[in-house]
Amino acid sequence: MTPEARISAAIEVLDRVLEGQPAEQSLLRWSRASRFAGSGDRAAVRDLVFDALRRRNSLAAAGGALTGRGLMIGLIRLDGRDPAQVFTGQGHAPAPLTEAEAVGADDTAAVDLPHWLLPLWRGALGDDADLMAQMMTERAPVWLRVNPRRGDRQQAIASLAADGIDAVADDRLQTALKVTANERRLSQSTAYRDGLVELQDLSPQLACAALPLSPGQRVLDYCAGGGGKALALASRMQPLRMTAHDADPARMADLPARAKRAGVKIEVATGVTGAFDLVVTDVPCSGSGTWRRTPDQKWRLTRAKLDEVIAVQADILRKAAPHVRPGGHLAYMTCSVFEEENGAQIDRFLQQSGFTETLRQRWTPIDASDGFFLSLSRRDG
Ligand SMILES: C[S@@+](CC[C@H](N)C(=O)[O-])C[C@H]1O[C@@H](n2cnc3c(N)ncnc32)[C@H](O)[C@@H]1O
Repeated sequence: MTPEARISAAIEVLDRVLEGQPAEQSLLRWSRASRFAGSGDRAAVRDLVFDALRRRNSLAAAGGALTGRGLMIGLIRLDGRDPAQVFTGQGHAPAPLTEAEAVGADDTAAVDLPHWLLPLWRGALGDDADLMAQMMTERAPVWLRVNPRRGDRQQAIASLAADGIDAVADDRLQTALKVTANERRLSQSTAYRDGLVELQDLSPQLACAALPLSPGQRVLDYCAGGGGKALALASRMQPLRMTAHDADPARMADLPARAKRAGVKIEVATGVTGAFDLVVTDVPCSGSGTWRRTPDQKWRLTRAKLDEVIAVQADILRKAAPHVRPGGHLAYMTCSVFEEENGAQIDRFLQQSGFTETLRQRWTPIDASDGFFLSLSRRDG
């Protein structure tokens, strides 16, 4: 596909997203109907769509309309190029610009967040709100977690390099590597296939590294999902009696294979009984800290959905807390930056429970990578 044809495809996908279809679904529909598109084309169209969704408001302002065409015109214009050179109507290029599109608008005040969210965003981030909103319009870096069960980070860097993937160590954490080139080759790489590295953002890695662990302890990952946190903890400390649980057990379907690849033991449980030294609740949330990776989520969130997820978080805390043994710890995690899901949620829990908070930390792209929150508390007795 020519670069112009890729723009036409992105316009088609974006129009469906703007009608309410989730971005992944819309991309899948396009790629199924476009057998001629190779993997490079699909990756390029995906990048265009996600870039546009990260900066939806400012691109629509620069392109003169909140439509697929408007977003692509805005993207090209804000890149310093002339959209008339791309919108030629030749071959598979999009139709030439209308008079209004050719003039465009320039609204440098547009913020790439839904209007209703601005007070929440500003309340949560204070002086960092504008910088964070800007950072959330950029692509997120890819981070890897080195699995000490399979090797150290020098071995991981060398193995990745042999597969043409560049990664650099990070001072903040022994296990963290930032990928600097050829991230798309990761899933085929030897280091990944042999369990030497796992995909995990720096911020949740820092949160997992902050949890208290001793050999032989019983740990429950109450909202295990695909097992990112369970795997990080089991890889950090062996032996560990790690149990994974999720309200939707189907979400843990890949966990046994991932644990095998990582060389760790994780028991997948459908129900939870007994008491644990550490209970981790990596709860469902707005995902506001990860909107660089899932930009359509920020436009799909509503006040009602946020209230719903906040109620689920409170319910999970209430159900998970009794599984902490006296003197044991409860870790509450979200990938959100909003106070209502983080500090305010945990404050309400602490008021009604026999737990004392020992650590509270939030990471953002300013000091780490994705927005992520951790509260750790100890059961008093
Ligand atoms: C943020 S995701 C977990 C991600 C996972 N820990 C990881 O690192 O890959 C939240 C998970 O909570 C689960 N969940 C939702 N409601 C729950 C409940 N009431 N009890 C337990 N798990 C729940 C969801 O099915 C989802 O898999």
